[in-house]
Amino acid sequence: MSQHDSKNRANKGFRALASTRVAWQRLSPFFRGSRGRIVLLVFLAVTTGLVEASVLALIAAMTISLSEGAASTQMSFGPLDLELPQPTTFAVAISLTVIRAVLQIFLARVPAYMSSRVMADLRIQLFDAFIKSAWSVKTTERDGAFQTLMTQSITNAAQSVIGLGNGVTATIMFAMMVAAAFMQNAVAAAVLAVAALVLFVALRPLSRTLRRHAKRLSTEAMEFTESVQDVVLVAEETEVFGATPTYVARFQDRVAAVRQPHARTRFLSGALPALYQSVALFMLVVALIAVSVAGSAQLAALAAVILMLIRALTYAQQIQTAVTAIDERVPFMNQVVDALQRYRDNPQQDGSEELTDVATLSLADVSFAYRPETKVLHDVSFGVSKGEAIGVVGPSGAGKSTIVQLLLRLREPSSGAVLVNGSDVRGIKRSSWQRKVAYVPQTSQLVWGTVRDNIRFNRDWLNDDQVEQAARRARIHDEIMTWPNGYNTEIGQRVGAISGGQRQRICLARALAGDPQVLVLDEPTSALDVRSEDAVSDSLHEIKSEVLLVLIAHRLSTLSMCDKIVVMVDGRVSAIGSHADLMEHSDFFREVNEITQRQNK
Ligand SMILES: Nc1ncnc2c1ncn2[C@@H]1O[C@H](COP(=O)(O)OP(=O)(O)OP(=O)(O)O)[C@@H](O)[C@H]1O
Repeated sequence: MSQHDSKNRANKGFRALASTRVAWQRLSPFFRGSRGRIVLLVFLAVTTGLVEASVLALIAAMTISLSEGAASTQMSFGPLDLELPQPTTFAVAISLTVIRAVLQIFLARVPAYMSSRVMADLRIQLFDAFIKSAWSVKTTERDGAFQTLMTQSITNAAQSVIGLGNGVTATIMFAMMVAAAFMQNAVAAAVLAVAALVLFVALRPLSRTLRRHAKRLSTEAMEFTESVQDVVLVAEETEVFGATPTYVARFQDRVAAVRQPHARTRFLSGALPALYQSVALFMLVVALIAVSVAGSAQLAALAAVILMLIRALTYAQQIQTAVTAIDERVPFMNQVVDALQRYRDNPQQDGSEELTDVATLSLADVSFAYRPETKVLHDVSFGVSKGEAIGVVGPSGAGKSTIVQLLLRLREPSSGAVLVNGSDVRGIKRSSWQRKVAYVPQTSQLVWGTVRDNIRFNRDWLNDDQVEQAARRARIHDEIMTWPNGYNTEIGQRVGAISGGQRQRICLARALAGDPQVLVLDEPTSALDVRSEDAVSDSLHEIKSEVLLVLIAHRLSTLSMCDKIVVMVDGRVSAIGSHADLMEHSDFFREVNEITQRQNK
């Protein structure tokens, strides 16, 4: 062998080792904490195999002795030669079958528990990884994709664990049966073992085809779930504009796209084990021919060997079924692993300092780009102190919401920094910052649950008094008390009983409930009638001295309480000052003011 050859072989070996490691790294999320169960499974399978082989040998020997009218059963099992009286033989056979039944129950139980643990574990891992991933990753996740991962993909992945458990059991049982048959008749067992292996390899291309169709199915199923999600999301618009033929046709295309890979996957996963079974019977006949060619065999041994080989073939078929079940689900497992990797590769950045009080908050020469080539903020600088309110105005697309995302630490500046008490906010512990900051978005999201749940929003440390106090400050308490169950009234995203204005005030109460020191409001009064707007403005005036307020506004009325206003144009600070200053220096501000005056006339 040349040096080059041996080097090549070493490389190949190394690559195989590396790829096994990669494969295991991909699979390990599915089996974390299941090692003990896998060992138990192997132990149970070996024991069951031994018991089953003994029962089969016993049945064969009993059949022969009964047909000969003998008072005892003679049997040889490898080096072991036994002669037992008939009643003892029956008792032993019955005991062994009972033991086998009990072992089989445990054998079925272990993969089921392993799979349910994997399912729960994966769901927790995926949820945790998603929650801890950067905002930029969360926002790029398509609607419905996370739901599909959590339900369909993880269920399939967990099913594949059952497939794996069954595969391991069947492989061990197959090996035990062949080994037992080997002791009885080496020729027949050898022929069968080799033939089963050859057949298994011969069917691999079909298995690979199955995996290809399964991959397409997993992708199409994901797209389908997303489009189903859309049907509900845009139900109102569809009702109003009418379901156009294009919309209906597109949905039908999605349904059709799932149908074909679904049919092919189901067909192949049914056909493969069935095909295996038919060819296996053929192989059994071949094994017997081999026995007859090899010479005479003892009758009892031959009967036992036939029974063992039939059982071995059943296990071989179960291996094929398990491999098919895993092949079919590999694409779903990959979806889960890819998502886990995507979330974990992009974690939220965190600082280490605790924050006690927020005295000042500022942006210092902040630039930001969503995509490397297009900056949307250019050297933005402004600041605000405790007890002050600052307004941010500007035309659509000027960068106001981007500023909010930077203040909330959802995104990080490309250059410059957001400073808290003069220090970079990135140095502060995220949880510490979150306790100090509250936010009311432009479109308020309610969650399924009671009014109280919506205001508390999973912050268990807030008691009922704090929830109620916040509702009072958001000027929604009196209305809540008129609802059928007060704070226990069930509300959710689609409950019609809640008006847009009420929803906005519930979200304001949610923001106020944690006693924030920084309050960021994105057009907080957009859905309110003039009376509610007045009431909320009064409330904000009340708390202004205790907090640091940042108000994003399209309407100048919202800005009446602001000490200074930043005018943003094209991602730059175009002017900054009081209302009076801006009337003098900012064209945009004057223009908006004139329009507002005209509208109010
Ligand atoms: N996720 C994103 N990916 C890429 N570009 C974005 C993203 N979000 C916003 N932009 C772009 O950044 C710029 C600033 O958007 P931003 O939402 O901050 O403006 P805005 O002043 O809040 O607008 P509006 O008043 O209409 O809400 C816009 O050109 C917008 O197209």
